[in-house]
Amino acid sequence: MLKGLNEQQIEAVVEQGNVLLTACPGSGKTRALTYKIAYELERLTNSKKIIIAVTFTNRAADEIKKRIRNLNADDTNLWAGTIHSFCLEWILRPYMCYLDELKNGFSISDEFNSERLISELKEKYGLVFFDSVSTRYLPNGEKEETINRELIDEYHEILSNEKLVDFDQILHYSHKLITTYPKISETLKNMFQLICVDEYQDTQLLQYAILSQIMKGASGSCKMFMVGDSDQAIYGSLGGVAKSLAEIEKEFKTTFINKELSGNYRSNQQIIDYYRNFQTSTIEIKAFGSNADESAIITYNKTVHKDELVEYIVKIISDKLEAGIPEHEICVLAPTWYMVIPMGRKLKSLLPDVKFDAVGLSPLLKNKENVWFKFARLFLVPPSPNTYLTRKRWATELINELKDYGVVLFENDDFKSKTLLKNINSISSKETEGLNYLKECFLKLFVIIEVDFSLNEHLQVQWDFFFKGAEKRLENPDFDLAKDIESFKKMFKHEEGVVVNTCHGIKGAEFDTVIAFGLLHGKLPNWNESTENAAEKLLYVICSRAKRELHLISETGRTTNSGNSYFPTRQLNSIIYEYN
Ligand SMILES: Nc1ncnc2c1ncn2[C@@H]1O[C@H](COP(=O)(O)OP(=O)(O)OP(=O)(O)O)[C@@H](O)[C@H]1O
Repeated sequence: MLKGLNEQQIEAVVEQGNVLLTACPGSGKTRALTYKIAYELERLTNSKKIIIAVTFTNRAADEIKKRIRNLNADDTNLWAGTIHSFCLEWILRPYMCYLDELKNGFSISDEFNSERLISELKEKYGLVFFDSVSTRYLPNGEKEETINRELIDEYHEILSNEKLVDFDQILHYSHKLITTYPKISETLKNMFQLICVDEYQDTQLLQYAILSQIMKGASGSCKMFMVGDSDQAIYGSLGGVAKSLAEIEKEFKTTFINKELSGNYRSNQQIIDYYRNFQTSTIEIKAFGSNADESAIITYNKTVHKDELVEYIVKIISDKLEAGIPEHEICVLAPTWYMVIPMGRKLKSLLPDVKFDAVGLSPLLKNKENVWFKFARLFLVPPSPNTYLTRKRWATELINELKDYGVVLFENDDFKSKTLLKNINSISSKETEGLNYLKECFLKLFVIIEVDFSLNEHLQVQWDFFFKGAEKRLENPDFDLAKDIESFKKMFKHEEGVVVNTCHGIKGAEFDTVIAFGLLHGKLPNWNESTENAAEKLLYVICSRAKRELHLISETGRTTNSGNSYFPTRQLNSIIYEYN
């Protein structure tokens, strides 16, 4: 099984103590983490033990599950997801009855709703859009210091009145539960064989506290396997902290073995030497891959006007495709989603024959934490041999979640998920508008399964939020979203093609060619970014995604709301380099 690893990776994987694996970009940290999971899954002697993989995005969790299956490992005992999903699934939902704030049902306030609320409150309290307010909590249960405490208190009051819990509160209440009731940590520690954390450098204080609280449970022998690179810490403004080995040992009150990997399998040496200009440490990086000695193409354009930017990028993409580079090996990225979304739309219209995997605004917010979203995806993704396993997994997740709400489906049926899918597949609706279609399908399903969900507080609270939230989103004139059922269905079709995303969205990924635009001070880094070396770290992450080609762009013509021009990011502009 360990055939695809080098000596250093094997050493890290077979180590039976707690491991902190730190290494440069492209050195195979994620590969080592994936093999570690497969290795431990194979060695499990107790079928009740679970291996946890905490990833930064849902996309990364899906990728890990896919790679585990490619290694022919049985993933039945693997749970992979973000730290928020972890807290919801393992702490909040099973133990919500212990907290007054949650026991009468709650729904998750998604980013869209929370951002809207915060910006309304900023206006009310006379703050401007780039004033940063923190909604985070500290491990001691207090709210984090912020510029306007009254605003945050009112924000929390609104959430509470609407029975909503935001992402920071998911962490806060989880921490509260496991510190108030040590039995919970005991149970979890006993249940978990191993907890893996990818990209640990972006972990928040409260997240470390939750994981360490679980590890402090007296019984059980759960181990930690954390991988990351402090040079790639790009969530400082969102509270991410790259703790040192000593700090981690202090936090977890146990020893960790520090393992390192050297070399880079991804980029050629010229790309590496270029991005080391932004490195905040001094570690040497040697190219190990088959492309190590190839020459790179690195360009920097700071004269192209924003109105000519799309044509400029179209030309680079077309040239690469003509040279035989596959679509999915090309990536276009920018610092923020509001720069990336219009770019994706324009590229699609100018290159109609090219496939794109572009972030866009979907008609329904992908709020994976809402139970009705989970029903929606089962109705919107049609059954087929290709989707069978995924839909079956979704159905199992739903059945387990409903059990947490006191709704037990198909009590004496051994094939619960199959039965649920059969019922869902049997339902049809003539409604052409997405939301009406879903409402009708949900109601028909609950008639078939003979459950009156209106009597269940949890399901009812989440229903109200799901439909109210979706209506608000669809009615927002700025978004201009299509309401028809086909557009709803499209949001689940994963297109493989040229990737168009933000620099945060492509963390951990790699491409032959990376085209990065919007490299302007105020956008990269953002005006309100206060973390040290934020620009360097973002540039480091962006440039280290490329295997062979890098095109950097600080376009002209962009202005702030008050009409001032944006200028190239200083840390990039000041590099003296002989660009192609
Ligand atoms: N032992 C190895 N032999 C050959 N290729 C490898 C090996 N380890 C990793 N790779 C390849 O190197 C590339 C980078 O690996 P991976 O994504 O795991 O690196 P990483 O350290 O997690 O990078 P980053 O920090 O930039 O996300 C991948 O294409 C991976 O398949």
